[in-house]
Amino acid sequence: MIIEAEALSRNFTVAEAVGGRGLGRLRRRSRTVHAVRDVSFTVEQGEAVGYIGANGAGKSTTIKMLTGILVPSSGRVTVCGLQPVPQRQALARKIGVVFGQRSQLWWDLPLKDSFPILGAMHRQPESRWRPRFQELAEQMGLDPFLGTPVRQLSLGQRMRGEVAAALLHRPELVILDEPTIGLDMISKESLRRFLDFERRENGTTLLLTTHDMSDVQRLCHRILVVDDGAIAFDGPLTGLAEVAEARRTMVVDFSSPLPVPDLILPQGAVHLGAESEGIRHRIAFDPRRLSASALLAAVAARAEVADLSLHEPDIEDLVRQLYTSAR
Ligand SMILES: Nc1ncnc2c1ncn2[C@@H]1O[C@H](COP(=O)(O)OP(=O)(O)OP(=O)(O)O)[C@@H](O)[C@H]1O
Repeated sequence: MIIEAEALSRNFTVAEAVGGRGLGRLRRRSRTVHAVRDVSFTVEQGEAVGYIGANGAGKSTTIKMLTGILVPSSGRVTVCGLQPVPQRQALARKIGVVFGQRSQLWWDLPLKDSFPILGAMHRQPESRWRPRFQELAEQMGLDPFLGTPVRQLSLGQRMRGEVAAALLHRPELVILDEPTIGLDMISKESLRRFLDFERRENGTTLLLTTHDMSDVQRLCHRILVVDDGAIAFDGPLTGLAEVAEARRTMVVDFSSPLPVPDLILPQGAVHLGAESEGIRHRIAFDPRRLSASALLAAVAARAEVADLSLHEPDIEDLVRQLYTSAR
């Protein structure tokens, strides 16, 4: 077993100002935030698990406890057979961590110069880390920018570097916090392809938090949904993809207002609403029954289209819908 969490909880005590009447009457009182409550789950070697929940649901707090940065208030956790807090250094040699918002690379150095430092930090001889670095550089296409200082890399290039850095020591488990945030579609896809390859090829276990539906569909076989600190759903992805597919939205802006009754939609499309006095229309459609181009052709036949955009459903909405209907 790679992760075993049992009744894991973490509280924070926060100070709040309590408004009193008159000058100098401001009092402070403390309040307890139950960031993670009684969370139990296990993850087996080679699994790819999506850890999903709204902002503030407790994902980062859980990750910090798994990686030994935060001490649990109660409960037990082992990661790769180790206790994260007391055995944090030993654990660092078995896991890799990628935070979409933070960097573990040396900002002012050319990208390639971070790797010997990381190799030394993991106490690996060059004969061990160098071939792995070359393999990762090739698989992730790092060569064109290995000589560029990290601060000058594009976000997509830097994230490829971050993932290579996290995988240099061949960790058993990689924890990724929003790995594709802010990336363009092509960079997202190449990162997903690489992570999936790494899991299949080396049996590396993946645990990732994300707000991106496509990350989950592309990479994960199982999702853990956290809601207000507690696990609300733990299960396979079955059903989620179908719900997601059925809920794609096309937003169409016409050159001049179009009354709703004039917009005759083909089968598989549902009118969700009109805004700006009939200029903007929101239409839900199921791409398995009706292609985006067929829908656009039908809509454009009614009036001149000035602009359009396609939207994927919000992952939290989907998941909430899925687990409330499962209850
Ligand atoms: N150091 C801290 N002190 C006080 N409260 C905290 C602290 N860290 C987190 N919290 C609170 O715990 C709750 C869970 O926060 P956490 O960062 O784990 O959520 P999250 O699911 O990772 O959210 P996001 O998706 O926004 O990153 C929130 O209410 C947050 O305000």
